[in-house]
Amino acid sequence: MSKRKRESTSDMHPSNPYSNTRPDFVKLSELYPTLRPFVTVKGSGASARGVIDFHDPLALRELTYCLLKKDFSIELDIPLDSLCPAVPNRLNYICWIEDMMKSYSERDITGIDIGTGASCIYPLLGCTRNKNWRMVATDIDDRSILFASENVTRNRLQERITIVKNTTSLIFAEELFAGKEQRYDFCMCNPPFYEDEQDMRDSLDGKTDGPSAVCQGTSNEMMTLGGEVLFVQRMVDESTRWQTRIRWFTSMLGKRSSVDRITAYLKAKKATTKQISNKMVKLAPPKTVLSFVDTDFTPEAAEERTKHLLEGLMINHYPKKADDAEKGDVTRILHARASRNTWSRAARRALARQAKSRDESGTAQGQPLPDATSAPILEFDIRISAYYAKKQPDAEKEATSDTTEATPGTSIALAWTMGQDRVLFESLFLHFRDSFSRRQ
Ligand SMILES: C[S@@+](CC[C@H](N)C(=O)[O-])C[C@H]1O[C@@H](n2cnc3c(N)ncnc32)[C@H](O)[C@@H]1O
Repeated sequence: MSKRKRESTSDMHPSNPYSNTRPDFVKLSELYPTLRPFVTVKGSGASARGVIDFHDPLALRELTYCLLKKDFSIELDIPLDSLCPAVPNRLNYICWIEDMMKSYSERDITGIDIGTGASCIYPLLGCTRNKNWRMVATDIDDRSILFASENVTRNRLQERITIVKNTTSLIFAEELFAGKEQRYDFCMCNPPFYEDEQDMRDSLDGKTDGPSAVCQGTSNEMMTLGGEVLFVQRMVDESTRWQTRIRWFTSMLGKRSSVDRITAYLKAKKATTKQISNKMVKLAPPKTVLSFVDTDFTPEAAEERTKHLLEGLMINHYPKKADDAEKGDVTRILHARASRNTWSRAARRALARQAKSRDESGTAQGQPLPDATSAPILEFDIRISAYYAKKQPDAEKEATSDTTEATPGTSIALAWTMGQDRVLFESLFLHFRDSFSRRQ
């Protein structure tokens, strides 16, 4: 769950190109004369900087057009009274989704954008940045559907982006799943924010320094019955039906209070909740890759050790090909499927009891062992790669030498690819990491 807000650059995803640098409006207007009328230079000499009036919808739209053109070669056309997407903010959400998709990057990725708007901003950014992505984008609004379709064609992405008008009262229209085999890796959504005009006025009035940018948008874009909370709750309710068809359900949220309400709702529904700690991470999806380094193992020995541990936990595993981005770094990848929790203390005690009674009676007792055909509760990749850890120089050497020694070792990363329960994945990781070095 990510939280939509006026983001300061420090709230941004580290790979968002706008995270450290704000666009230079003067330079941008030199490149694109259409922006010039909206840029005023304030100050002089070294402190001179270009400013734009964010309350002017024409200026905002032109800025969006220019940033998309310069940084992504995307050409956009949207009506002046429609929601104008702030590029750094929309890119942030795409960066988080890209993180979540890293585990599957060796194959084609398919996502859904619920409520794509006239701009179709998420599919355009997602598919431009990721050549292996395809997206299906929905909306309920005729004009948005028309503009979104034209924006897709304008950018020659019609082979990879499909626009679907949602004519149902559902959020996930059945049409999205018409093909029996149709599966999606993720869905994303920037829901209409407000319950009604009063809610919108209250929200804008509540900002002590006034809204930072003009809040342009048609009533469809800005308002929905029950506001963003009910919209996302409906997504949660409908998600149970499509849980085998969509791997990751995600949504943006505008108000801090909405994040708390949705988290409580998910907890009540016993869905996976994403508890995230510090300021920046608070806005991020959970980390899906956990790793450690072992300096005693070569990658080959680490692979053997991994297989041995997985077999001890009765977790099925298969070799997997590294994708282009990983080749060169990752030596080997195993894909693992756990059909039940065999690593908790209680489970290990039960297994030990079973093994003992098997030894004593010569027959198996208790719970049957999981087989490869049981539905998995957890799937993950294990990526094993060579790693050169810097050795701590001892104090005496440090004083006399400035050479740092590198110790060869192996990095072992577990990437969560499927499952409902994050705690289960984390507990497996901790058990695996600790057993790895215990040499049992
Ligand atoms: C806040 S706007 C987001 C537009 C765009 N994704 C963006 O981020 O700039 C919400 C969009 O959701 C659409 N919408 C509202 N209810 C919907 C539904 N049930 N299914 C699909 N889209 C819906 C609205 O028409 C609007 O375009």
